[in-house]
Amino acid sequence: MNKSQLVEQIRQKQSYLCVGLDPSLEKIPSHLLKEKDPVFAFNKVIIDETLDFAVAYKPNTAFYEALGPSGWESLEKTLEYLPSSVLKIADAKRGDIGNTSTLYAKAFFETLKADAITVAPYMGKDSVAPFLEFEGKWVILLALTSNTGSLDFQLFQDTSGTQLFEEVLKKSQTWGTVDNLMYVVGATRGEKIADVRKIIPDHFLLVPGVGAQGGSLQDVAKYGMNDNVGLLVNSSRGILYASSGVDFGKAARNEAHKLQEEMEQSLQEYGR
Ligand SMILES: O=C(O)c1cc(=O)[nH]c(=O)n1[C@@H]1O[C@H](COP(=O)(O)O)[C@@H](O)[C@H]1O
Repeated sequence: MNKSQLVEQIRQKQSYLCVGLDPSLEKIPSHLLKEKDPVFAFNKVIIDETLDFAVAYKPNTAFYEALGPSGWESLEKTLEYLPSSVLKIADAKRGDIGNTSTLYAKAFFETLKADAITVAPYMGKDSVAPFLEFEGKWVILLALTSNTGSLDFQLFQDTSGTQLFEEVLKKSQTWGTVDNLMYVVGATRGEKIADVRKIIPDHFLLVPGVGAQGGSLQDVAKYGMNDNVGLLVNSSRGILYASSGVDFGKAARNEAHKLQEEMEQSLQEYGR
C-alpha cells in the first residue's frame, strides 16, 4: 500500500487507527481455547469487528513467536486474512548487519507479505538500507518510544543540546523518502511530537501508547497532524481486551469506534 492509498483510506474512514494484534493465550476469552487455532480465531473476530474503523493492523511478532511454530502459523494466517485495503505492519523491531537485514526483509516482506516492518536504528544506515530496497514496502524506524526506558538513551543530549532521537531523525530521513519511511513516536511523549515535526514535517508517524499506556490522542493530533494527516495511532490491549467474555468482538468494536470518533473530530479540528 502506497502513501496516497493510505491517505485515501484515512479520509474515507475518517480514521487513522491502527489496531495492534497482540494476542496472548492467558488473556483471550476462554471459550476460544477449544478452537484449533485460538489465536487466529481471536484475531479474525477482532479484524471483522474493527475493520470499519481501522486503516492499519500491527501484529507484534513477539506474541506469536512466544508460541513456537503454531504461533508463526497464526501470524501467517492473520496477515493473509487482512484485506489489501489496510496497511499490514509487522512489528518485529529488527535490524542487523546488511547481509542479515536483507534476510529479515525477505522474511517479512516476501514470505509473510507484510507492507511494513518496525526497525531499530541503532546499528545505522547499512542495517536499515536493505529493508528500504523493497519496492512498495515501508520501514518504520524507532525514534522516540513510549516506554520510560526511552529516557536512558533517546532523550540523551550531546554537548550542542541535540537529543539522540533528534539525531536519529535528522540523519535517517535521507536514507529513505516520505513514501517508504515512517517513524515510531510514542503517544506518551505528546509534547515532544512538536519537536519531531520540526525535523520531519512530512513523514508518517506510527504512534503507539494510547489506551493501556495512557497517552493522549488529543495531544498527538494537535502536535502531529500534517497536510496528509501523517499519523497512524495504535491501540492494542485497549481494544483487544475490552471484554473477556463471549461479547469480546462487540466490545472491541465499541472501543475502536470510540477512537475513530475522536479521530474524526481531530481531523476536523487539526486537519488541513
Ligand atoms: O513499535 C511499536 O509498535 C511500539 C513502540 C513503542 O514505543 N511503544 C509501544 O508500545 N510499541 C508497541 O505498541 C503496542 C502497544 O500496545 P498497548 O499498550 O497494549 O496499546 C505493543 O505492541 C508495543 O510493543
